[in-house]
Amino acid sequence: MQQIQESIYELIVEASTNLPGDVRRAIQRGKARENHATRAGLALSTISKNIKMAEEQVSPICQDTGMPTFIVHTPIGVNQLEIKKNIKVALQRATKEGKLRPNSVDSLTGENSGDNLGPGTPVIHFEQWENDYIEMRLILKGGGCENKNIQYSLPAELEGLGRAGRDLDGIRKCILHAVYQAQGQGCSAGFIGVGIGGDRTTGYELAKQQLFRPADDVNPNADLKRLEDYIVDKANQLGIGTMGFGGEVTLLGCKIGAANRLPASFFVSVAYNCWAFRRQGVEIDPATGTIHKWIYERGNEVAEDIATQDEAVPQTATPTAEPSSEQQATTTAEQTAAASQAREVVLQTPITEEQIRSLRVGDVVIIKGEMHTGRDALHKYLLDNDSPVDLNGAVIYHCGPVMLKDEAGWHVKAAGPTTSIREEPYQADIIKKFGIRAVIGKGGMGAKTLAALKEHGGVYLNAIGGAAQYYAECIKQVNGVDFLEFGIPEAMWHLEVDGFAAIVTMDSHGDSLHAGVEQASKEKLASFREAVF
Ligand SMILES: O=C(O)C[C@H](O)C(=O)O
Ligand code: SF4
Repeated sequence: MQQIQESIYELIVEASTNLPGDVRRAIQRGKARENHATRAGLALSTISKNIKMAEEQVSPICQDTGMPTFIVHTPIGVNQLEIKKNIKVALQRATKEGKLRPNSVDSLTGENSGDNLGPGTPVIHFEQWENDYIEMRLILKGGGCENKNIQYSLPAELEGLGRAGRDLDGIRKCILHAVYQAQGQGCSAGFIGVGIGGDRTTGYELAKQQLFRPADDVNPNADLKRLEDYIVDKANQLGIGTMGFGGEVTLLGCKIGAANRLPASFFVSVAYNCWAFRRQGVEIDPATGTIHKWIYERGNEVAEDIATQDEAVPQTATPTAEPSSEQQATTTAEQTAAASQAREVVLQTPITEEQIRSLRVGDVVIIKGEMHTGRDALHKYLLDNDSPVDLNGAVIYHCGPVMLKDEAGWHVKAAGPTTSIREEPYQADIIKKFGIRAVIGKGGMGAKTLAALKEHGGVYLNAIGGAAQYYAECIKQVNGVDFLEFGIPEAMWHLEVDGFAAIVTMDSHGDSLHAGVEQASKEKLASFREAVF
């Protein structure tokens, strides 16, 4: 069984580092529809560049390598226990080699197991079948987009859309609402899998199963096909755009399946997947353990068109200037016209209040110097304790990187931003207590943080979610680490960066791009209130 372990390892590495062809094509089609001069267009270009970098460096596309979920079909007589053992060993190896982030955390103690194994991790579903080969599919779905999954119980009253009944039109409303509520936080532009029916558990399972369908397949059920097409069309009119920056491309794919339900229950379950839609599969010969077929087209087979079409580098590009949230309803033409007014500001840490007060929503900031990572565990800790380093004028990066250590010290293998809104309960107090000037993350933050930025003199900078290779390249050195006991993703890493680009989306004058996009998309959502199906 040694060879099967090697094959599983190959599958894991492929899934984490090489985005499949169908996903790349969907991103490419989105990119073609988006205006290149806008922030969303630039974000899509950075995403494309990141996909290529991950493939070339055989490193994680995104630092959050997700909950490894395997769906395995075996011929009768194949030892499933043996396969399970091999999956676990292959996962440990992939984690040790920096292809996966240690992502399995004890829910009560917060302790990270360090090797991606633990109660409930990984997820493995076995099924027997009549075929004479093993089929193994794997999806690596990260936490940020997992948090945006949503389940509706019909009938329901939905914000902006009114009553959703127990029929196709009610289902339509739920799915549109699901895309709206995700905003940019699940690293849009995303893909959704929808499960109609089942119970609470199997409804979500069905939704996730849909994510295994090829991005360009056609639903055999005519009603569901019509609904899928409708959703993709209308979701893209919501104006949420890539990373919630506003724009034409919000949803790259929608797959819907239906199962029977109980008379009393009517669930619509939606699984939201970010653009970093990492799933792959292999067919394995049970006699030799070798891979005889890859189920999804491998990414390098379509590498040419996606990676080299344009050399997107925010450092040198000119994004759209967007001075206030009210202007969010601007048309694409206006956004393009505004692109010429964009500013690019280089900031060396520590940053002064004066420098921060000069920044406006829409400016691109290029950071040079030291930044400190901090996410959930650190924010909670800092609320009641001192910081091990001086944070006056500092930059906090909401990031849980993939790190590897050798004789020379620590190395960053992947380091994109995490969803900032989780820190909303802490951020305002932490900013004021320690004198932090800039917070980098993704998806934006809420009213409390916005008020603290105004009062204290701070900015929120939005980095491109999932672009973990792109940002890792900006990190020149690891200066040190504190709280390694929180686990690698939650530790406080002190990173020396150069050329780290992010966009001001919340400034010290009370403006928030996120609030503007949310408001505009809510108004658009309400225009889809009338029955269609
Ligand atoms: O945990 C992370 O690094 C990121 C997470 O997937 C997120 O989207 O917030
Ligand atoms: S950071 Fe974004 S791209 Fe990465 S797993 Fe989270 S949602 Fe997906």
